[in-house]
This record gives sequence, C-alpha cells and structure tokens, in this order.
Amino acid sequence: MSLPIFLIGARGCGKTTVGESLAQVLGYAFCDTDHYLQQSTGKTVAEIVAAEGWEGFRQHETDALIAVTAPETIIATGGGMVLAEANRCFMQERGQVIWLQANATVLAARLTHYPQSSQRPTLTGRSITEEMAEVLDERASLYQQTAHHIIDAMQTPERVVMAILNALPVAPASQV
Ligand SMILES: Nc1ncnc2c1ncn2[C@@H]1O[C@H](COP(=O)(O)OP(=O)(O)O)[C@@H](O)[C@H]1O
Ligand SMILES: O=C(O)C1=C[C@@H](OP(=O)(O)O)[C@@H](O)[C@H](O)C1
Ligand SMILES: [Mg+2]
Repeated sequence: MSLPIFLIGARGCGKTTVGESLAQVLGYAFCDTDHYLQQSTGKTVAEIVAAEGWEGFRQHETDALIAVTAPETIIATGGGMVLAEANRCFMQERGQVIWLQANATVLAARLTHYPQSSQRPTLTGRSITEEMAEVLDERASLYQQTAHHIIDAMQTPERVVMAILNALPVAPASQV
C-alpha cells in the first residue's frame, strides 16, 4: 500500500495544479485541504477567516489534513499548513512530503495574474510582492525541515510532475 504524498509550499507554487496532474499520472486520488474545507463548511477561505479569524481557519485546516489523509492519495495542502508543529509531524510520519520551491518574485507574478481572492485573503495587509517575500522569510525553514524532497517549482507544471516522479520511489496504483 503506497503512502500519501503531501505537497507543501507557499501560495502559488502549484500544489493544486501539480497535485491534480500527479494524481492522474499515478492513478492516485487527489485531495486539496482548502477544497475539502470549502465543501465541509460550505464557506470559502475568506468567509471562514472573516467569521473566525486566521486562528479559526488554522484549526479547520488541521482537521482537514487529518480527514483527507489516506493511502494512494496526493494531498495539496494550503500554504500555511506547516505553521503548526502537529501538522508538520503528522505529514512527515504519515507520508512523503514534497516542497514545491519557488522564489517570491515568481510566486507574486502568478498570484497577481490569478489572485483567487476568496481562496487567498491577505495574510499581512501588504502588497502581494511584499507579502510573498515576508511569508517566505517566515516559512522557508519550516518547508525545508518538513520536506523529504525539494522540487524546483519554477518550471512548467509538466516538468514539475516529472521531477517529482524521478524523486519518489512510487509506482502507479495499477502496478501496486
Ligand atoms: N509550474 C507552474 N508554472 C506556471 N504557472 C503555474 C505553475 N504552477 C501553478 N501555476 C499557476 O499559478 C497559479 C496558482 O497555482 P495553484 O496550483 O493554485 O498554487 P497553490 O495551490 O500552490 O497555491 C495558477 O494560476 C496556476 O495555473
Ligand atoms: O499561505 C497561506 O497561509 C494560505 C494559503 C492558501 O492556500 P494555497 O497555498 O493553495 O493558495 C489557503 O490555505 C489560505 O488562504 C492560507
Ligand atoms: Mg492550492
């Protein structure tokens, strides 16, 4: 039975995009913790944060992580999943953790083009460029210490998927 694969990294690094493709290639299930939350609460991230604050959202996020974790599943996490030590330990112990690494300039460009503001309300109140630099300063070491593998996410999604396949000792579900 193959372990779950957790994709971690900052907003815009491609966890959702790459995760869906990777799941198709491997014949695994795909789950996104933000999508799960939206379905289970009937609220967007922005609505949860408006009602309960970021602290409330983070508690829901931990619950979502536990709920979606299953064998042969690709799990796209939200960018802040690594903030809680319990989440970091859970992912490390339960599966393979992949950090999709990209610099603040690339992330800000993607998010400016595709803000999805109901999914990504501001974290700091600053501009997207300033926010991504600040977020990476705060979280890069957490992504690094949690990851079993670090993948360059500043290449096409297809190449990112290939890089993950090369890094991971996984077989397609049909061959397991
Ligand atoms: N490797 C990539 N190259 C170019 N654009 C990308 C790449 N990965 C994702 N994107 C784009 O960046 C935006 C955010 O991607 P998404 O998968 O939602 O990131 P995340 O889930 O990590 O926040 C989307 O518009 C997506 O099409
Ligand atoms: O970085 C963060 O703290 C967040 C990232 C978002 O997910 P994506 O990384 O998929 O954008 C979403 O979970 C929420 O807005 C918080
Ligand atoms: Mg996402």
